[in-house]
Amino acid sequence: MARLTISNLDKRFGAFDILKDVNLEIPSGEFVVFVGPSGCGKSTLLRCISGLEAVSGGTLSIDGVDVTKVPPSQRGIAMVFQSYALYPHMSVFDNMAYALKIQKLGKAEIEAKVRDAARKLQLDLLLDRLPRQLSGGQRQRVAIGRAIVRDPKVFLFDEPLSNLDAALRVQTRLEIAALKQSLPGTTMIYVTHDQVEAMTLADRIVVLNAGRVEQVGTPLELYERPGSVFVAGFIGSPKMNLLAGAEAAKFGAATIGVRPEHLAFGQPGEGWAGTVMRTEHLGSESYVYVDVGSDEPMIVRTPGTAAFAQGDAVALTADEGAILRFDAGGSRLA
Ligand SMILES: Nc1ncnc2c1ncn2[C@@H]1O[C@H](COP(=O)(O)OP(=O)(O)OP(=O)(O)O)[C@@H](O)[C@H]1O
Repeated sequence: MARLTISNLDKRFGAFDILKDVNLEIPSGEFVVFVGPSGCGKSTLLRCISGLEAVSGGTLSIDGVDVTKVPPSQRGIAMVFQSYALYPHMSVFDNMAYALKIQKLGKAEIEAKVRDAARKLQLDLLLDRLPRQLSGGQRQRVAIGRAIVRDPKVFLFDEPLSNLDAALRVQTRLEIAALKQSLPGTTMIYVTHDQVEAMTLADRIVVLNAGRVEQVGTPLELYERPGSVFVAGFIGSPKMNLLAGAEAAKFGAATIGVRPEHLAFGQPGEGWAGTVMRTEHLGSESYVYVDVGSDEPMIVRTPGTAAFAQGDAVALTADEGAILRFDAGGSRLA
């Protein structure tokens, strides 16, 4: 069991403030996903938690014990990287056993721990292979296995699936979800760019914006009730349609937002008048891009195969309840 508390954490690289006053309380056993634009500090925060990076200010504690100055190997934290970082000349078994041998555990105990982790990750039949004889997904499972055998209190994942192709990503994502079930009480922190991974794996998502925590909430809270324009525009794919200026002023807001699936095609004269720019067919649904005279086209997500041609005049409507309103500072209005 491990409760992680991050208090007033700052991180500077030279003159650059990378993380600014980060405060987070992660209860034992929670699966937390960090998301945010490239360069916002997700990996740096993960590396500070692991101890690979020293903090510039603030504290980190695990179960109430300050670990800010504790070396990485003694924090009870394991990290899985995008690049796997396996030892190429060692078998799967030896890769997984390595940290336990360093800890001078007995042979029988090492064997039991490695076999147990291998079973959880369906690596039982691959223990004699070398990393180069494995697929990308299998290598990533070995990297996860190597972390599991150490019984970490906190598990850190830095974009673990980003080197895998689409099908393997889905499969490995499901395996990580199963792993979460099989290791109750293990706190997991996961960095990703992938909206689906964030929405499906997270108990809570932390949205970072330029080194600060912008919002923390369950995936559906962030999707349905984003606290700011930033979160509204970041969570969800295709992204939320945002309109400023006169269109927003009609609703008493500086900016309004409406999700692509909440837009519908109405009768001429209703809602927003626009022109179809292009349509993307995904098979089960279509994305229709409509120029309504704002900076960016509005995207309509509609089931099935939408039969529009470029240049078609359309009217877009949305239920008033589906329109989110934001003030001039970007905060959501009630
Ligand atoms: N060792 C370092 N020295 C100087 N600057 C660094 C160092 N490591 C990271 N940075 C800077 O810190 C900022 C945050 O980097 P970080 O890798 O944490 O972002 P990220 O959110 O994980 O980005 P991405 O999504 O692209 O992986 C970036 O501007 C980066 O250039």
